[in-house]
Amino acid sequence: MTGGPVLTAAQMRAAEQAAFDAGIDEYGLMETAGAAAAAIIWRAGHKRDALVLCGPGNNGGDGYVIARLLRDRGVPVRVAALGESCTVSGQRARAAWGGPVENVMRAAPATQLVDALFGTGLTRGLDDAVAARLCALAGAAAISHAIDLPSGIETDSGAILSAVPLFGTCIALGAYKPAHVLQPAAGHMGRLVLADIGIATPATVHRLSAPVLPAPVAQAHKYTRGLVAVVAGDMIGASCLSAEAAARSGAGYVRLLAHGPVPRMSHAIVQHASLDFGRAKAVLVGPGLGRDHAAWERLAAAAKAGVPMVADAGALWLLAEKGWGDLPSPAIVTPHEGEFQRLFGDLPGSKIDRALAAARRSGAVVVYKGADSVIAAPDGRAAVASGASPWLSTAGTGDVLAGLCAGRLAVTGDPFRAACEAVWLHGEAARRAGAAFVADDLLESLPAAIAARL
Ligand SMILES: NC(=O)C1=CN([C@@H]2O[C@H](COP(=O)(O)OP(=O)(O)OC[C@H]3O[C@@H](n4cnc5c(N)ncnc54)[C@H](O)[C@@H]3O)[C@@H](O)[C@H]2O)[C@@H](O)CC1
Ligand SMILES: Nc1ncnc2c1ncn2[C@@H]1O[C@H](COP(=O)(O)OP(=O)(O)O)[C@@H](O)[C@H]1O
Ligand SMILES: [K+]
Repeated sequence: MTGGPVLTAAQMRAAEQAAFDAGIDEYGLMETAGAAAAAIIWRAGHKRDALVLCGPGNNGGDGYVIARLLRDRGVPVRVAALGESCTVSGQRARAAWGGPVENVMRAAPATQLVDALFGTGLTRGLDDAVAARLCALAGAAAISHAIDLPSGIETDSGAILSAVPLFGTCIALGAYKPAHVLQPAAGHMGRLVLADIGIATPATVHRLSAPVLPAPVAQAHKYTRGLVAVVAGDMIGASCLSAEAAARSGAGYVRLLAHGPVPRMSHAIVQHASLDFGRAKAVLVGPGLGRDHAAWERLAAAAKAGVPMVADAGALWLLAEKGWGDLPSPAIVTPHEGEFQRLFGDLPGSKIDRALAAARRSGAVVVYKGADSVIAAPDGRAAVASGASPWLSTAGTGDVLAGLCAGRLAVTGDPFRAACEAVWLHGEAARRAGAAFVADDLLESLPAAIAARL
């Protein structure tokens, strides 16, 4: 279930170097990258006039190649540069363009704008005047393309170092970079396209892709499909949302462990007053749990049951308060930003780095939620879900996600796979639910979201 690879700037340079060491010609790679990008730009804009902004490095080199190839297809192209080219390949690409080169600060706008100022080599923000000019030219264009990355974005963190416009399309070269999938950078790219440049890009971090889900086998029964125990607390609504999501996740049986009878819940969910974990393949603890001593006792009892666990919400608060103790293995924890900070403190690096460090430290699969959710495993694998509906930012959607994690964990037994499937199904249910939904509405979309991936 891996989407495209996500490589840091250093990992991308290493992949390029390995290709060069294997005999790939350096300038040839720039020609390949430029050709791949030019083909994408051509499909979007055809012969509409274009302005290509070229920087001093290899990103600018790609720009000169793109300009030449668009010109060859009959596009009226102008090039504007930010100084001289300072790499050998960039100089060669500029010479091959051979046409006039205007000054970025004075170039007139065009219908299509191509930003090849800076890519993975950016070390600081653009000068204010240059950044403002880039924004003005992009704003004046009907179609805008960023080559590899919008200029002004930090590759590895996704931070915005100087004013960056919203690009219609960003063409990632060879592999995605963290900035393509992490906020705030990812919000500056309307569409993200991965261009194959013909080199190997080994990666342990990927973009989250749509899962392939197995249907139940012919001889399946409710226990073989997985029993989920949901430990309820005082805020029963949250526990119900989780239980309802687990019941629509593909699991065979959901048992809600609540103090008293819960009205208005699916009759398929079996209610137990005692903490009965018998035959459970996964236990969910946290949504609606509370933070008092009774909550701690219920969490401790669930942890002791030796069943694969999903810990969310109240359970995360208690774990941060009282220490990790003996969290069962496997386990999934699903913190949002605030819970992550409380659990793991101020870790260095990008959101991907932080999620991976947290997974290593806790021994659990970490679903670090938000507009860019990162799913990280203790063994170093990570998947990043970008582009989920911002309508998910409504109360209770986290409870639904936690229920999905528990349900998929009961089905698969594999915490990383389960968490990836859950995050994808959650995002897909939100897409299907449309706008202004409440968390309960996601439940209705789940069977169709699953059916689409069988
Ligand atoms: N090695 C290659 O031949 C390939 C490189 N590729 C392209 O090359 C890019 C990386 O190229 P480079 O490493 O040359 O880096 P960039 O072209 O991104 O940046 C060029 C140089 O600009 C300087 N710089 C950084 N920030 C600046 C700022 N704010 N203002 C002024 N100058 C600044 C730095 O010295 C940096 O090395 C990738 O993003 C990709 O577009 C691709 O064409 C694939 C092949
Ligand atoms: N702006 C956003 N864009 C996409 N997804 C979001 C956004 N904000 C929150 N989400 C998702 O919505 C869910 C919210 O979970 P959480 O913060 O635990 O809420 P709650 O506790 O109210 O259920 C998470 O899955 C998170 O990734
Ligand atoms: K760029």
